[in-house]
Amino acid sequence: MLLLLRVRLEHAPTALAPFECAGFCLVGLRTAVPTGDALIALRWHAEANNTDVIAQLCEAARAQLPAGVALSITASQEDALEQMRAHFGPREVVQWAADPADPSRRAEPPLGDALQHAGAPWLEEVLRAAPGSSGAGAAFVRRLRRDGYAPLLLTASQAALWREVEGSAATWFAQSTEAKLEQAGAYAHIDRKFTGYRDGKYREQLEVRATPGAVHPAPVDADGRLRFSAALSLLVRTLDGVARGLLPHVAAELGCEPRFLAGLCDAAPSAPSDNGSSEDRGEDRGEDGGEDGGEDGGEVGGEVSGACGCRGVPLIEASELDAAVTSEAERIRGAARASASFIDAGADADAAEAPRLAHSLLRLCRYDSRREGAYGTDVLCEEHHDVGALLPPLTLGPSPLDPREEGSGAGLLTLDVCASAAGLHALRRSDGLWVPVEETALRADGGVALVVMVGDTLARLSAGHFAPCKHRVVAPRSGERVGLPFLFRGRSDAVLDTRPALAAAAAAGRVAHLAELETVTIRDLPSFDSARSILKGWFRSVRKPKPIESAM
Ligand SMILES: O=C(O)CCC(=O)C(=O)O
Ligand SMILES: [Fe+2]
Repeated sequence: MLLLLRVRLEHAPTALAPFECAGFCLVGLRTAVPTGDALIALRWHAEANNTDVIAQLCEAARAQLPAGVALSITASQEDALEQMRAHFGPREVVQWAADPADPSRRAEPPLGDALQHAGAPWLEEVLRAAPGSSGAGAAFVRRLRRDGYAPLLLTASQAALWREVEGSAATWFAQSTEAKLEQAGAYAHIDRKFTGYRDGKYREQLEVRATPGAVHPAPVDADGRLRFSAALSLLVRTLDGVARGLLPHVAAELGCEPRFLAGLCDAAPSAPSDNGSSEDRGEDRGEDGGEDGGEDGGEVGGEVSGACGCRGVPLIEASELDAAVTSEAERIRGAARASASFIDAGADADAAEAPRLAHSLLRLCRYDSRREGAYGTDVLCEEHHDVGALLPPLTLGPSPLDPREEGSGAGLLTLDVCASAAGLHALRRSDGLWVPVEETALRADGGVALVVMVGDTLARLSAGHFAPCKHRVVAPRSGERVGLPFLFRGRSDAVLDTRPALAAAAAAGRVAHLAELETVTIRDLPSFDSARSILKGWFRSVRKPKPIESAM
């Protein structure tokens, strides 16, 4: 049976909790603009409309809601179906399948639980933990495997850098289109990677990548300063360091050496606190040189480095942020000039040297509540899992391609801090439910959740031990939302030779959850897969010849 609840959006988790505990599945969630109400569609395994149970659950929900908050519920199946048709596009029917008898559904706090990220470990704890031990790192990685995503907590002070970029991005996006294009360049391939600004069908986005010295593009503030660029550079470097700090835990879960995954990545860009140039850090390593990647930076395999005793870069506290941004702005001034002259050169790529860009990227996304989403819904970023932006050699100029349609899967991990306005949904692997993963209210423990999602490359490399996290973004209730997903990727030319890791695991009597790969590169992964499936189909057809009649 189907049931629709209507309640103010901020009270939706509270209203949902008793229903979810009773085994109702969320099938749709829509913000009924402009009233600010949420319309929640629930499905229950009972065919008949069990009015007594529903009345009891309503009572339980109302008892939890603050006084005066209205909760309305459809009276009949006909009423529910009518409302469903009137308010939900096909895309918002998010879940029909979960089996209420499946005991795994009870393992996690249900969606209606206001503390959906309860029990999430602190990021610093995870970065400090020894890979493969039973502590916070292992708990994080188990959850990442079980659900396809896992939250980690930053303190509010550590999250100040994200909030700074979120605020500056909102100001930056508010400029005219011409100004944005002038500052960031039109979305195009540079150094064979996508970067720049574009106003897409449903959202605006600015993609930024680390360069050896700074970040590209490096926008200049309205008053001519580089505060936004400096904050972007700090954030990209911090996120890169965090992702590298998580890799040894993932590697331990896969049953391979802590440095195995780091060896598939770019050399780490210089850390925010680091005055050394990344030119000295093996940036030019070729494919083979990458196998021992991370050797030269602070982001070393399983070893602990950095001021906070964490793997990866230290997290910048709010009190240090101003000074860090100022010194980063100094550091990137020269590089920003080079980047600006490159953008100015426009299509004449030879007129200025293309900056060397990292494979990983920070995608700043602006979602406007007034925009209509896919198929007339409020879905402004359709469901997808994060893949790569790795393309054959291409020329400069605006690309007609959507990044999600690009060639190869190259996403190892995506790191997305909860935005100030909610919108991100992830499909939870353990029960197949779409979960609105963003917590925007202040947590009781003062933490801010950083959601880590599994990307395509990790899923393929691990032969499905980790599943790629499907996610999407719906329109904010009002105003705008700035999302800051960081897509941490391997090098497109990294060879995924898993034989040594598989052999070492076998010799040690361990299981390594790795696909059997030998010469395939990250760039080649999808073609490798499709070639394999073509071959499989061919073998099948050879083994089972069709009867003569049907072949005719
Ligand atoms: O806006 C967000 O937080 C996430 C967007 C996203 O998933 C993407 O651009 O790949
Ligand atoms: Fe994504």
